[in-house]
Amino acid sequence: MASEPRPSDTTPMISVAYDATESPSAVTAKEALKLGHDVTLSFSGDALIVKDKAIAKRERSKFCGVPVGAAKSELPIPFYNVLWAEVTESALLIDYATVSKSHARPRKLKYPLDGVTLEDAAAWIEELLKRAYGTSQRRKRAKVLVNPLAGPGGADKIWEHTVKPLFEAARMTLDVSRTEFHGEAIAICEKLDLDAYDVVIPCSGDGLPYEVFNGLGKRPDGRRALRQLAVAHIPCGSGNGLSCNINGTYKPGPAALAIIKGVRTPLDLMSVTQGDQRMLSFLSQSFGIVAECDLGTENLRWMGAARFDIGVVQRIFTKRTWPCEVSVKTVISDKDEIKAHYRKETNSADFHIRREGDAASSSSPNADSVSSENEAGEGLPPLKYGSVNDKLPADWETTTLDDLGNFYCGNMGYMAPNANFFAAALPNDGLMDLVINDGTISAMKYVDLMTSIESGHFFNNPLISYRKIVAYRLTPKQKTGYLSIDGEAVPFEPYQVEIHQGLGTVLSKRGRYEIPGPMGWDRLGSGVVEGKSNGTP
Ligand SMILES: Nc1ncnc2c1ncn2[C@@H]1O[C@H](COP(=O)(O)OP(=O)(O)OP(=O)(O)O)[C@@H](O)[C@H]1O
Repeated sequence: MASEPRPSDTTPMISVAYDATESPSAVTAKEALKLGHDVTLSFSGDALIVKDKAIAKRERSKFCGVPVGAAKSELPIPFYNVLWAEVTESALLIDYATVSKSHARPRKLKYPLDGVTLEDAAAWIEELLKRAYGTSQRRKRAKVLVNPLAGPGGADKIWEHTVKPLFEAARMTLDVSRTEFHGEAIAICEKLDLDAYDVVIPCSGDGLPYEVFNGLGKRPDGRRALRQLAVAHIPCGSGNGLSCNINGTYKPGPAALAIIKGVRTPLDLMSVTQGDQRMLSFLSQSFGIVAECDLGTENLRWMGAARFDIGVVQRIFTKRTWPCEVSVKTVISDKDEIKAHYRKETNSADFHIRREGDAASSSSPNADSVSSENEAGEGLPPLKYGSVNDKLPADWETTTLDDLGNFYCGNMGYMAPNANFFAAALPNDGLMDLVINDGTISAMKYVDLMTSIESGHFFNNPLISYRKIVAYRLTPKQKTGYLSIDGEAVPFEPYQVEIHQGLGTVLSKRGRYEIPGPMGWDRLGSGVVEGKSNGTP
């Protein structure tokens, strides 16, 4: 009787052979390997099927450590979870991840290559890797930046125990720096050898990605740097907006897998001018209740993401308002038209596979600001509307808002887990999403409004105005307060923002944001659709 194959590093007795009825090349074409009597590796749908009782038993579902359900004879491994495959020491080695909503852990299969030629094994591996990676680059070369002080702490451990093992299993090249002071990531990215890396990966909150974009943008070849080097994100902070949007998760393990399989995606970036400074913003700018809750709750940092919710409730009941003057260049102000824009962009044939260089294919009204190949190699694009120190363009609409509660401009949907403030945000439509609400609404209605963010009804709530814009200027009327750019505090002074379509590049899970869109966007007539999931990552 044949011995039962056991796929461990220490099992030398496994023989690998093709089905006797097939020639090796025919089997290769059918993408199936029969290994000894009891093991077959084949492709089916979107998974690698490992027919091997020992492995299926090892990976059986467990509840409190006790196996549940009937024992299975095969293990399906989604191609998305396959990290690498190679022949090493005359054995076929497959690295994959076991994945749940909150975890991803590396695993290995190893079968001796007895009876299979190296050529046949290589062809089969190539087919597996093609299915596992699709258009995503294999073996990405990464500059990793770990902020040991991010969020509630723990970035070092997350990197060492959760992320690094997955990246190593995917055979990525890793160059790791631990940031030691505020602003260090800017300096690192200013000097980075662009040709030595494919991606910069901050293990942090949203503060380090902000520094990465700004470091790349400060270079004399800023445009090329922002185009060539993708930015990814391992969530280690308390907000982790970037990871929620591009990885679809705020959990480090699944985020690492999203990066391994991530595709280059052009990202709109915003120029913010204030005083004589110009900086890049990738996420949002806020003034009013959100800025106060983000920056005025540093004392509650130990609470993680909950500090934001506590801050909101505290401020709603004090009925504070933040008077200011705003001047805006609006492109779309009607919510139904915004849904139609979202629908058009989302349904465009290439939406799911939009890649680097494709931003210009967008039908955006602001498409003329796309950075072109000719411009690559130069510094940041010129400011189309001047800076905060220039005269306001004549076609901007200026309003005084004495009772403002919240002025929030975003480039991505999620600002934090469960906080999809900008439901209609798109990665490269060349437009910013602007949300404004009054601060004098009743506390009950305010609580209702803020809780509607999580339920997905925020966009449709008549208490907020939601616009697609290309530029604005905000001038606070009070002397002190908080202004937040991507969650970082900036001086409480007038500032001006404009968007640059597709100036940056990120690695995203599917070439799009992992957000559900404004409720009802996928229905003709664009009415409110009750009970639809908000798709919280
Ligand atoms: N070793 C360090 N000591 C002090 N500051 C640091 C260090 N490393 C990075 N920083 C700074 O920490 C700031 C915040 O970074 P990051 O976004 O990673 O965490 P966070 O702000 O705590 O995240 P969140 O706001 O989501 O909780 C950045 O401005 C960065 O410059």
